[in-house]
Amino acid sequence: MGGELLEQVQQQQAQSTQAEPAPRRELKPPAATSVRLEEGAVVASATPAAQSGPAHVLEPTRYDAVLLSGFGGPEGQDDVIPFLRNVTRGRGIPDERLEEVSHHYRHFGGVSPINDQNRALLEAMRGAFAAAGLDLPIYWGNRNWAPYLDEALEQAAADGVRTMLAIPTSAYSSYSSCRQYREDWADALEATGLQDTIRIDKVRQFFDHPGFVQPFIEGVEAAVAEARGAGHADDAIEVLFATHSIPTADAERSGAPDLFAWGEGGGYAGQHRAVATYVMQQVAPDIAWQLVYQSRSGPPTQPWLEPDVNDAIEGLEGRTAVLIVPLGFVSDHMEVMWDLDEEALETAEQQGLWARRTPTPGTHPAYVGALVDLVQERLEGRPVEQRGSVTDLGPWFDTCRPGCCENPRLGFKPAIAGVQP
Ligand SMILES: CC1=C(CCC(=O)O)c2cc3nc(cc4[nH]c(cc5[nH]c(cc1n2)c(C)c5CCC(=O)O)c(CCC(=O)O)c4C)C(CCC(=O)O)=C3C
Ligand SMILES: [Fe+2]
Repeated sequence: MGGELLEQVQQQQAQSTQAEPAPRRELKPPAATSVRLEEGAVVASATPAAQSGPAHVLEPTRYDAVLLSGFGGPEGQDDVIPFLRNVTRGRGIPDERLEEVSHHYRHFGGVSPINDQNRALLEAMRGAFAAAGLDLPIYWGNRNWAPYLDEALEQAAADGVRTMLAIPTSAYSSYSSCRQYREDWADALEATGLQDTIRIDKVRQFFDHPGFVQPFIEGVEAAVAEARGAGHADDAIEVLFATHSIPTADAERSGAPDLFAWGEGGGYAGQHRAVATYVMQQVAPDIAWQLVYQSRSGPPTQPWLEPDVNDAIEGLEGRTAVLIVPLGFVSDHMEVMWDLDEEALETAEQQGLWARRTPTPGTHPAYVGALVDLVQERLEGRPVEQRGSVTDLGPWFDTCRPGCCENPRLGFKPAIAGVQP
């Protein structure tokens, strides 16, 4: 890592660990200009995660290693179909959808950029760990493609690792973005026979960690400035925060629905709305925004979260500029590269709209610093009120509650890193 980057990481690190905790902002309903936002769009948190004590680990914990856990993606034409079979095992995704998605990969030589992005993240994390004096090895294992979780766990065990703190490359609560990682860790421990050898805990879902949110704030700031510079008045600009659609049934069960009054789309949508609200308050409180969804799959009869980003763009009225913010994603993987950069920007062009897609966190020093901070808070057993969290919803649980984000559609599967029922 170059000295300059290292210095940035160190600075970020110093900020995220020594600075005053980020001031907690009150979540206010978006300004009246925020059109087409559903009723109750800003969630009222009945019981902030911060108040539910047992879900946070408040004693220092020793870990032998960190496990960075990605989605995985194909790295050549021959990988595409086996990868898609891995992803969709037992999910009832129609063949036409798989065919369609395979073309997205084929278009880029059968290579998803996601593995290289995780290699870069790993490298940045190692530099940031060293800079922070954290002497912990980081293992990398994916859910759906090599390097697989099994290999990472076998290597870790061979190296003498007995306790790991896992970081999923996924910030929000839902079956696909949290529980499924926990199930796959349990599965990999079982498959490798390491269930009594290695213990895996996970960091909290980090949607509202200031270091995760910072790159989005900067991206929206820059895009708003550019739009204004291109002559678009604030009331002619609309910001679309885009995230992966999921089945509405999964959404309703996400994010501790017994503790929070989430409204439509459950905790998954509620967490996104809270972060989007915060970003807009920081950057441009008067510019209209909405939460939109992308990359839907599943049978057409199954309801998924809507509106689709393309429908939302086509439905814009009285706007001349649209900014698309990939709020649900940590890097520019296929969902961003295809569904946003190819399709959504094309839709915008067809509508005659000036459009920009803002960056994902990637290896932004603030995001890398957030991952370091998430590890440090667990090593320290840091008090909840001192943890980084820009919304009233967090800091989210260290230990998922019984039944958290379970998916009855797919049947019960054991998961680790949760409170056992
Ligand atoms: C919430 C969420 C995230 C964000 C959280 C996270 O990052 O984990 C995410 C990320 C990703 N999804 C990805 C790829 C795919 N997701 C699929 C299918 C699905 N995703 C779902 C949800 C999510 N997905 C769901 C509910 C399905 C239906 C089937 C199922 O319940 O599993 C399919 C099958 C075909 C299709 O249906 O499109 C593919 C190929 C890639 C890799 C991209 C690359 O290669 O660069 C990444 C990062
Ligand atoms: Fe996906």
